[in-house]
Amino acid sequence: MEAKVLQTLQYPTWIDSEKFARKLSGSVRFSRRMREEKTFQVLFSAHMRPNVASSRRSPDSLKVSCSFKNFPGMMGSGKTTVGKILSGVLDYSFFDSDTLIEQSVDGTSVADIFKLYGEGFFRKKETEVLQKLSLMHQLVVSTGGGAVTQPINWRYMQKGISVWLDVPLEALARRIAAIGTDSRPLLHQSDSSDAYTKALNRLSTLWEERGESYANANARVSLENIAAKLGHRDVSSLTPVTIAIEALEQIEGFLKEEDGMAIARY
Ligand SMILES: Nc1ncnc2c1ncn2[C@@H]1O[C@H](COP(=O)(O)OP(=O)(O)OP(=O)(O)O)[C@@H](O)[C@H]1O
Ligand SMILES: O=C(O)C1=C[C@@H](O)[C@@H](O)[C@H](O)C1
Repeated sequence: MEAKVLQTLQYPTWIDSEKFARKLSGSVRFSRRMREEKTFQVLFSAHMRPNVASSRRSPDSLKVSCSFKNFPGMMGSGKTTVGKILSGVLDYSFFDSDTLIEQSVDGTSVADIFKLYGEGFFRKKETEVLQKLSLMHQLVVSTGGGAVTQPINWRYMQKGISVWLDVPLEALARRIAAIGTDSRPLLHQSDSSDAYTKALNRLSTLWEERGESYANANARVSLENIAAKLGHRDVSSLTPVTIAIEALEQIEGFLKEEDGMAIARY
């Protein structure tokens, strides 16, 4: 399994794959129920519905090696980065809902869709894309940062397991200041402050509007909690692999809780 995990992982160049390999030794077991009923939706978003017909897996469980014992996202929180790692580990497909929206509008970029047709049009396309994804199997989806704001999207996201990648706004602002806001129209702002302050102000406003919506997710991966558990002073030293491992653990915790509740109902 470990060899397979490593083979299938597409690491960004800055991920230390050897370190990840060393950490892989325990196991996270996903139940039959999850395999059969759950699409794995994530706000960073894992949208995974294991394919029951798959001949590559044992019929009873999907095992993911993962031994890290210690341990819905905003723009720049790492949904794509972490989601790709998870899809590699699970051997699922990965989709980015923003990319699918761009494809559905003849390759028009998100920024241009906002400019040409407005946010309402973009949100309609986003819902259509999530609806289609919710019918698919074995996939991890990185949803757009604002997908959580539309109640109808939850109907589709709840077909699977949603995982909120919770990153402090200051860390998001640092990342966004480094990479720019060209592709993030809701962060465009024309005041004279520096890139970090601009990003932080805008993110804070968005957070006030939608922070509560992320809490609808089934599981939460908090970078602050991981850093505290690992004794790191701040979240910037956490690698995407560490975060992906925590995501698997949180997903496992959610599934165990669900199974416990199902048993209690009998
Ligand atoms: N754990 C991390 N530590 C430092 N930088 C990270 C981490 N995870 C992702 N990044 C960087 O942050 C930026 C945003 O990451 P990514 O595109 O994965 O986020 P996203 O949530 O999908 O963003 P968006 O919703 O805006 O498309 C990228 O430059 C990525 O390399
Ligand atoms: O937070 C948001 O509302 C957005 C996030 C991006 O992923 C894109 O979906 C778009 O830029 C809007």
